[in-house]
Amino acid sequence: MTRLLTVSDLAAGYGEVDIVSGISLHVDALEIVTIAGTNGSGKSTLVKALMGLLTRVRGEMRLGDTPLLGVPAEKRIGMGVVYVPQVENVFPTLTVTENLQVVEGVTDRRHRIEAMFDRFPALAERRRTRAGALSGGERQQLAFARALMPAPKLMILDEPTAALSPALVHEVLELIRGLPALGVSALLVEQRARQALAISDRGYILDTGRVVIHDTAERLLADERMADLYLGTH
Ligand SMILES: Nc1ncnc2c1ncn2[C@@H]1O[C@H](COP(=O)(O)OP(=O)(O)OP(=O)(O)O)[C@@H](O)[C@H]1O
Repeated sequence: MTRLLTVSDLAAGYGEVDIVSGISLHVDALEIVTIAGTNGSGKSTLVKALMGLLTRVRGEMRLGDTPLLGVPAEKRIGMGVVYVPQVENVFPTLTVTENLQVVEGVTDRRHRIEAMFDRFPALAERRRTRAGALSGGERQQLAFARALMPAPKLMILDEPTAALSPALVHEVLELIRGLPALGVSALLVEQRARQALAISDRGYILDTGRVVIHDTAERLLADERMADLYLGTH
């Protein structure tokens, strides 16, 4: 198994305060990993730290053998780490094709756009449609296609199913489940922990800024006491 992302003893926060600390985790090539936890446990803070969006970060973070700490967010994309924001992940006034054309850090753009249309045939059919006029499912596909344009190794998703209808939640989880087949690993932070773990290989549970449990997704879902404590009802 090839180790892709390695995080060791990471602490991160805002101003003078650490929100998460002592965080050690990893993502292997072609793995799907979920970070779950109660409200306010520090999930979003951890994602921001991983994407280079916080100034208060200490510890170790590597992509393969390359240190990530101190590398600006936009440079991490070029290194193969992309981030899918929860909302505002497409430009509604641009067409589908234009949304793919404006992604930065892409080499061989025409070939990549055709690869995205091969992967998402519904988008190919609507390539001249403005993103704002797409169905919810098509818009999510476009957000994924945009994230896949730079041919990333790792996709980080911050609560990808928040604010979606139940039908769309299923569609988005299926898109994530399909990432390893495209050569991409996924690290997702999720409130819907049970559903996210159901498509994951492994999971980490955060509580008040620390990893309290990590295990295979299968064992986390099977542990009733832990599931009652941390996985909620979704
Ligand atoms: N910009 C900020 N400045 C200062 N403190 C912040 C900031 N953003 C979040 N926090 C604090 O960090 C703590 C953890 O928040 P965070 O959003 O990381 O948790 P979370 O697990 O993602 O929560 P949720 O599931 O509700 O989104 C909270 O106490 C919050 O008040």
